[in-house]
Amino acid sequence: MRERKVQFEMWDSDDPVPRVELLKRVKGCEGILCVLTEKIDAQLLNAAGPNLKVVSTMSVGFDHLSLDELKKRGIRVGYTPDVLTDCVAELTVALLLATSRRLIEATHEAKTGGWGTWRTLWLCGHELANSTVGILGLGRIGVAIAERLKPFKVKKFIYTDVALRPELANMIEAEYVSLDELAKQSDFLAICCALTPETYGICNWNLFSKMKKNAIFINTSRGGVVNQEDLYEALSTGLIAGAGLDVTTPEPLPTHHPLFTLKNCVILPHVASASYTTRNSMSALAANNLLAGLRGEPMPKELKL
Ligand SMILES: O=CC(=O)O
Repeated sequence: MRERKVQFEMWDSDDPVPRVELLKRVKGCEGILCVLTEKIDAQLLNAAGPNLKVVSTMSVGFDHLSLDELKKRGIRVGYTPDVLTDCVAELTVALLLATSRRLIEATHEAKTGGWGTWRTLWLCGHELANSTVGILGLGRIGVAIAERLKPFKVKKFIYTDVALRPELANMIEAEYVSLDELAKQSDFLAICCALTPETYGICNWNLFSKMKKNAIFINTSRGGVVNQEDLYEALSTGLIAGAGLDVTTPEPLPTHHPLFTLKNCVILPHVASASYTTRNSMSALAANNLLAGLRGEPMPKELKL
């Protein structure tokens, strides 16, 4: 194989490249490797110009990419599914338990003098044993979450999606239900769907008002699937018991945001895939996608446009 050298320019910082800077620097590039903070839209693609052949995102989510614009220009897209599934599922379980067993409140009480004598109902939460767990958007990550939750003696898994997912559902013996039934039956509801025009704001008052009072809502997908005003209302009025969010709108969520005032809302700064192993695998896969795209070869993980 003939060796070809790739010239690249790297934004050598953990902070996102400022938009104006990015627009300047992409000019004439054949490939772009980005993360989810970079909006790859018509403006950016125009700034890059006609040489651009491939965009490789170091993420499983691709709502920051204008797929129509990419497709129109014949630009190929790589992303990083699979390599982060275990890590995201693990964090989702951790967040679910932290929320349902009120761990953040409990450590705060212990540290700040709230810990008096042993009290019968103090800091009681909700347990997974005998519960029904609902999954909104059953993909690889939803299955991995259910596999990890099963040993906690969950009674039943249910899911909803735009279509039946028999192969994945069989792996975890999950039953397909409507969105209404998902809301009504779930003791724990894990949101695992991609953010698309169809799922934007799908977790709204209509959904929360059908949920159980003891329900725990967990979102590790994208903040845009949740109507945060409605979630605040549901949590602050006791319509549902708690929420654990790894993703919000916007990110970062301003520290004065009302959701931060609620004890029954645990908010993490979008860290579901943040393990050293997973981030290394994601960057290697993103780089290999990019190189394959530049060579005109099949990418290890290419998004079908
Ligand atoms: O949110 C993280 C990702 O999409 O990889």
